[in-house]
Amino acid sequence: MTMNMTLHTDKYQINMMYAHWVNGSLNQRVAFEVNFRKLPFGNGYAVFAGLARVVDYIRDIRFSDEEIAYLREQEEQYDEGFLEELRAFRFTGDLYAVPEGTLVFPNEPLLRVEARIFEAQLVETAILNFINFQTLLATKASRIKQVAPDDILLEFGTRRAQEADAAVWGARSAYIAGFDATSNMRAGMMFGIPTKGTHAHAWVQSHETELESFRLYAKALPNQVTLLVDTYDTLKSGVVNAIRVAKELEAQGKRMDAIRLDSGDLAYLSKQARAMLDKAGLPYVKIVASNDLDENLIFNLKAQGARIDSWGVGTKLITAADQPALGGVYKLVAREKDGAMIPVIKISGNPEKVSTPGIKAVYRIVNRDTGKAEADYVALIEEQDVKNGEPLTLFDPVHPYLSKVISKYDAIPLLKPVFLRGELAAAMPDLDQIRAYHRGQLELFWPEHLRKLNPEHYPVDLSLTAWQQKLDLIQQHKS
Ligand SMILES: Nc1ncnc2c1ncn2[C@@H]1O[C@H](COP(=O)(O)OP(=O)(O)OP(=O)(O)O)[C@@H](O)[C@H]1O
Ligand SMILES: O=P(O)(O)OC[C@H]1O[C@H](OP(=O)(O)OP(=O)(O)O)[C@H](O)[C@@H]1O
Ligand SMILES: O=C(O)c1cccnc1
Repeated sequence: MTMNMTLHTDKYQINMMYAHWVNGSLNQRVAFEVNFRKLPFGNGYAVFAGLARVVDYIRDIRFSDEEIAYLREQEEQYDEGFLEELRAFRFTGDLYAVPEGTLVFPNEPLLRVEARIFEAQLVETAILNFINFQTLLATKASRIKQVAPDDILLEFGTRRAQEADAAVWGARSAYIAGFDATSNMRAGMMFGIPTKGTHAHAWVQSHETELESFRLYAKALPNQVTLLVDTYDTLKSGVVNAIRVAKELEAQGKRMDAIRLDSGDLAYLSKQARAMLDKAGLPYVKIVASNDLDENLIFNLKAQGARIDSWGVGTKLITAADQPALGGVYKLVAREKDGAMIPVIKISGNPEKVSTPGIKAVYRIVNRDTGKAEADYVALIEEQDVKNGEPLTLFDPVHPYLSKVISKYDAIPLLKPVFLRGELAAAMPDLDQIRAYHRGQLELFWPEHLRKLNPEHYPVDLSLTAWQQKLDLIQQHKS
């Protein structure tokens, strides 16, 4: 099977490309923007991720013989001249995006494609596919990180993930948001994420006794021993045997890493196990827990005084179980007419779904006195006042009567060039730089916006000019 991602798109994109080719409009320049309207999980922010995959995908787009043959066979209406045009297809446009790891909010542009409509249309589906999933996963992981900021977080989800891509890119998203390691070796190899692993129940079950299994495991991997203690009876057998093996390791000058609890009352068992380990003179042996964990359970277990140092999180993280999709959209905001880019709008009966026309920039407005982000400010790219640091009127486009003026601020532009004229504009950051940048992002915000439960709404404001242009276009379409 081919690994070429070029046809990872909806048929309607190819149909529109074809119709543009037939009508001679394929070279019309357009601008599309990506945004989402609603934060997932009731969280106060989302963590942007998926850009690295977008970059690989865009760079590698090629209609090779196989793709062309498939299109020819699938749709007899596609003319040979169109298929020839596709052979020469390369992404030659501009792409701007916020860096991975950025905290992002509803109704602000996260990514913009400015290109020939022939190109900009093709890439919609894959871009949304990558960004929606990875941003969702990074946001879910960030919620888990919030409740256990000082503990070791392990991503264990592959066996329950929605297939292989979700497993590895989900692992990467979790790492961006603060997870420490993944169990998936391919994700480790692809992205350089640290990998960690304990052992399964099968290891214990495949031996005559639990003690024998623990001894043999420790013998094979003496420098990274974490023993799963719940196969038969956690406190009466598993922890007792683990302590014996830890002592045997000590006699060889080695230290056992941890035990893992995977069933039962994790609060109670961890406290009992901690006491037993401490009493045996093994305060350094850590406790790992797993079993259908998520941020609420972890929060609850901590509130119960659980003595757990490390959390293995699988199903609920990798499937974003409480909200399995993010609704990011890709909307046309401007098109070329008579040599100039003009704004376009999409009207909807639902006022929140009316698109904001025009090519926009988004600035994070940081208060100079506090060093904290005050609001995100969406303005047309040509607007100068924000770039010059002039006083800004911040108002909520949904409640325009609520406004304030801010004058001592730094405006950080969030959208950075990724491709310019089809060429990569700058080297992409590596994963550890992204992770560090993400940590810095969290520092920029008041804790009220970051808290997991009922967070304070963070304002995303529209410039007066962009707002007025939107009203004008709505008016124009009404008449
Ligand atoms: N102290 C606790 N407070 C709240 N929830 C807990 C506590 N301890 C464990 N849990 C969670 O409760 C759920 C109970 O899991 P489950 O019904 O599968 O029981 P189990 O002990 O895992 O049994 P099994 O032997 O079948 O694995 C799991 O999601 C687990 O993480
Ligand atoms: O519960 P999750 O958050 O999804 O985390 C992953 C789970 O996968 C493993 O169980 P599994 O029963 O598949 O294998 P095992 O025999 O090794 O326990 C592991 O023991 C965890 O319980
Ligand atoms: O290493 C582990 O303990 C592990 C890995 C994947 C799934 N469950 C557990």
